[in-house]
Amino acid sequence: MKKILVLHTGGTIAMHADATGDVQPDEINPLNAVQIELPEVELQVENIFNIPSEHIGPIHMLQIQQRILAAGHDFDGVVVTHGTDTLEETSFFLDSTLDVDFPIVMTGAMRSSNELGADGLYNYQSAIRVAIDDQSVNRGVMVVMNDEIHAARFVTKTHTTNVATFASPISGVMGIITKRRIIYLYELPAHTIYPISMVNKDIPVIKAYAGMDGKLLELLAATNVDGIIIEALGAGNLGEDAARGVGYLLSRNIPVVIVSRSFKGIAEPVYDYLGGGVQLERAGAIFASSVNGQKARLKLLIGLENNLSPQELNKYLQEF
Ligand SMILES: NC(=O)C[C@H](N)C(=O)O
Repeated sequence: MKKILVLHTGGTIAMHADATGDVQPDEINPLNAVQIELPEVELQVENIFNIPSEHIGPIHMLQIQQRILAAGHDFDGVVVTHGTDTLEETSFFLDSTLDVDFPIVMTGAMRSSNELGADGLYNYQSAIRVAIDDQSVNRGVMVVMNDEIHAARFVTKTHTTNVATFASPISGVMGIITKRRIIYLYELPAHTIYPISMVNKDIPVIKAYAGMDGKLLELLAATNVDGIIIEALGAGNLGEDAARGVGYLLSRNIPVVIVSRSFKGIAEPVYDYLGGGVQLERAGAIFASSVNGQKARLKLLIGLENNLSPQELNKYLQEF
């Protein structure tokens, strides 16, 4: 018999649609009213929050992380239910800050509990199946939705409403769930995990665009931000004016992290002209290899909260 800690945090999986079809939170999580038909598992269920995931921020992520840490090895695994809009961020935060071997599996739903074709209960059961599977140890935090297992490190929400919304554009799906089996397709590369006990840093994410004005970046410098993530163009390039804005931020010792606004691929310095990645890096910008903007923001936050030196930050953000 395996013991699983379930932490419900809210999201569509815990909501219902009213007579007009509008979706809203329920007082009582509908998942608590159902019996999961898995004989070999004992669940300890806690409703840690009941909020939409747009209301989740790093402070909530830290609370979830601390609850899991406090649980220690009292459990064989943890399942976290969560809204899908920021699920990738909470899963990434937990994956980057929890050094544990037991499985931590996150799931959610795209359709609320009483909608036709509701996927919440099914995903919940799949997440528990993954959490109790012996093959799931030492795999970091996983996201289970729609019969697929994704690594928190690579997963992202790709569709506004489709139940097949989660995908891992760089790595592909890490595992699949069939009626009878859990099948893993690859092992993850090792990565650095930093502990965290504070989440006070202010790090906005800015998306680059054709004709971007560097003034926006200069204005941000005046607001005492702790760092800035730029979703740059292509492999990590900016227009001339935006590049001057980056220079201004760096001259004020504000870390600038470059990711790509492209959906697939890795940001790395390729072009040597004003605004090109080579010159941005030479000026001191950091290239984050495998993460999108929202995850780079959490990675920089974790690095800064751990007082990493500029060299250490660079190494950490470039780690795959
Ligand atoms: N499907 C969902 O869970 C979306 C919802 N707005 C949330 O993230 O809380």
